Amino acid sequence: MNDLFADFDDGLPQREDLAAGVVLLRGFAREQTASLLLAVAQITQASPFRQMSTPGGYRMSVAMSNCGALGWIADSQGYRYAARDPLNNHAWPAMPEVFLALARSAALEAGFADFLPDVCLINRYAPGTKLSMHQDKDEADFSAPIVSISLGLPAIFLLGGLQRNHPSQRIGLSHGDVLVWGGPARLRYHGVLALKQDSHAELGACRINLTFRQAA
Ligand SMILES: O=C(O)CCC(=O)C(=O)O
Ligand SMILES: [Fe+2]
Repeated sequence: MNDLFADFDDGLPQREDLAAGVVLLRGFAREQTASLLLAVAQITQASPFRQMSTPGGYRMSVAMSNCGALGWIADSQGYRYAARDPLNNHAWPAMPEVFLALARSAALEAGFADFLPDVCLINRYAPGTKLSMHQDKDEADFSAPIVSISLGLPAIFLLGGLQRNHPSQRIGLSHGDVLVWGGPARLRYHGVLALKQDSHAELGACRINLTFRQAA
């Protein structure tokens, strides 16, 4: 049967196939948002949010932390994955079971079996903060998808093409939505428009995004 007629929730189909290899699972994380946010608070006690600097010396407006065996970092040396948090030289906090289980089930629901993420990048956006168009290409191979969970304030996600100058599609992402892209879409450019000034009931003037990847 057509997916449009399956899994209705609040009148919206839960699964939307947006493009080849791109699936939006609306509200997929809705039941777990409180557990996810509690885990984020614990992780960021050990490895606090920080604004990293790009190799070009520009300070990113998005504040970041990580959990898992590896963490994504940016500094004057470039962009890469590291096993230790450069702020304290400790291993990144372990990936909580609730993160892993949700990321794996979202990937499976989107058609990607056997997803085993070794990193979760945690991004924090304030109103006015944006993420410029980029590709996720610091991973060792691109066969695994990317699973991205949105929490807090809504945002407009820009889904571009495989080349920077291709036009992009706008996708509204809200609290509890999960976006998965992989396969032919794995290297599509993407970004996030500047957040509107607003306040979310659970998170206040803030959006948190969890990006799961298989990096090693
Ligand atoms: O915040 C988002 O929705 C996207 C995050 C992202 O693209 C990244 O962390 O590489
Ligand atoms: Fe990205």
